[in-house]
Amino acid sequence: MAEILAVRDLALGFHTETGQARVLDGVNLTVRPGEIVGLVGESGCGKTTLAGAILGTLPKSITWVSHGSVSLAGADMLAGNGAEEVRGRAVTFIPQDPFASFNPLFRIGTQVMDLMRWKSPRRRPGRRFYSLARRRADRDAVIAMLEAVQLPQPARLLQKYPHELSGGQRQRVMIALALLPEPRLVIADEPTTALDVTVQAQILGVLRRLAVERGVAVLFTTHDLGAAWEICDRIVVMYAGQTAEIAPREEFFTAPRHPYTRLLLRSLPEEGRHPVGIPGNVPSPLAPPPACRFHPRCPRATGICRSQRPVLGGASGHLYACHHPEEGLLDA
Ligand SMILES: Nc1ncnc2c1ncn2[C@@H]1O[C@H](COP(=O)(O)OP(=O)(O)OP(=O)(O)O)[C@@H](O)[C@H]1O
Repeated sequence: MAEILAVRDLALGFHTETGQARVLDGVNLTVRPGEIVGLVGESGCGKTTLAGAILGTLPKSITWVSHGSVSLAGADMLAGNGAEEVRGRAVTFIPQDPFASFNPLFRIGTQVMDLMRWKSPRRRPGRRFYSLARRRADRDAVIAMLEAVQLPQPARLLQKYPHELSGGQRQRVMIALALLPEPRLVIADEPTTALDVTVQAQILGVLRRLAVERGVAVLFTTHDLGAAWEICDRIVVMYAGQTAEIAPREEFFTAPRHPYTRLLLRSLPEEGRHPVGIPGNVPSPLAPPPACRFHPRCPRATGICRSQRPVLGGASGHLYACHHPEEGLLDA
C-alpha cells in the first residue's frame, strides 16, 4: 500500500549562538496506513526534531533545511503548501505527559468539545459557526471514541476535571483526542513512559488495535525497546541524526545488521546476561563526526567509515547504512 508519510534524505539544523547545529543528516523513513513504526535511538539522536519536522512545529526563525523532503498525505510539510490543512487533521500528536496538555481549570468535556469545534472531521473548511446538529454529532463521536479506548462511563468522565483522572485514564483520553479528527498519521512521543508497566501494556494494546482497525499510521518514538516490541511492525533506528537501520520487528530483535542496533539491544537488561553499555556519547550536532557519525564509537569502524558516508541499502524491507554490517543472529 502507498505510504502516507515519506521522509526522504532530510537534512536540517538550527542556528545557535555557538554555531550551526546539524541535527538531522539524511534521514529516511516511510509509514504506511495501519502500520506502526517505532523510532528508536539514544537521547539526542534527533527523534523529537524529526517529529517536529513532520508536524511542522520546528521554530521557523532558527531552523534551516539543507535538503530532503517530508511528504504527508500528499502535502509537502516543509514548503508549507497545504501543510496548514494537514496539521492537526491529517496528523495528530500524543504527547509524553498528558497532564501538561490539559488545562486544570476546565472539565475534560469542555476541553474535548473545544477541540472538536476546530478539528472535527464534520467541520466544513471556513465555517466558524458551531451548529447544534454538528455539536451533537461530535459529542456522539466523542462518547463512542472514549468507549473504544475502554474508558467506562464516558458521559460521566466528561464531567470530570483532569486531576480526577488517573495517569492511565488521561493517556487513554489523549489517544481518543488524537484519533477523533480521523487523522491519517498519529505521532506518539513516548506515550506511556510515565505509566506503570501493566497500564503501559494495556494502553499500547489499545493504540495498536485502534490504529490497525482504522487504517491509521502511527509513528511511535521511544527509548523503550520493550514497548517497541509490544506494538511496532517496523523499527527505524536513528543515530546522531542519521538513519542507521530500518527493519521489520522480528529481524530488528533477532538479526540486526547495524553495529549500533546490536549495541542498543545488548544494553538492555535481560535475564542471564549483563547489559553492556555503549561506550562514549552521542556527538554534539555542532561538531558531528564526518561520514558515518557512529564511527568513533563503533567496534567495526575502519578508514572508509571516517571518509565515506554509507548509503542505506539492503533487501526485503531490511535496510542499513553501514560499510561493515554484522552477520547472523544477535548473541548467536
Ligand atoms: N532548538 C534547538 N537548537 C539547537 N539545538 C537543538 C535544538 N533542538 C534540538 N537540538 C539538538 O538536537 C539534537 C537532537 O535533539 P532531539 O531532542 O531531537 O533528540 P531526541 O532523540 O529526541 O532526544 P530525547 O530522546 O532525549 O528526546 C540534540 O543534540 C539537541 O541538543
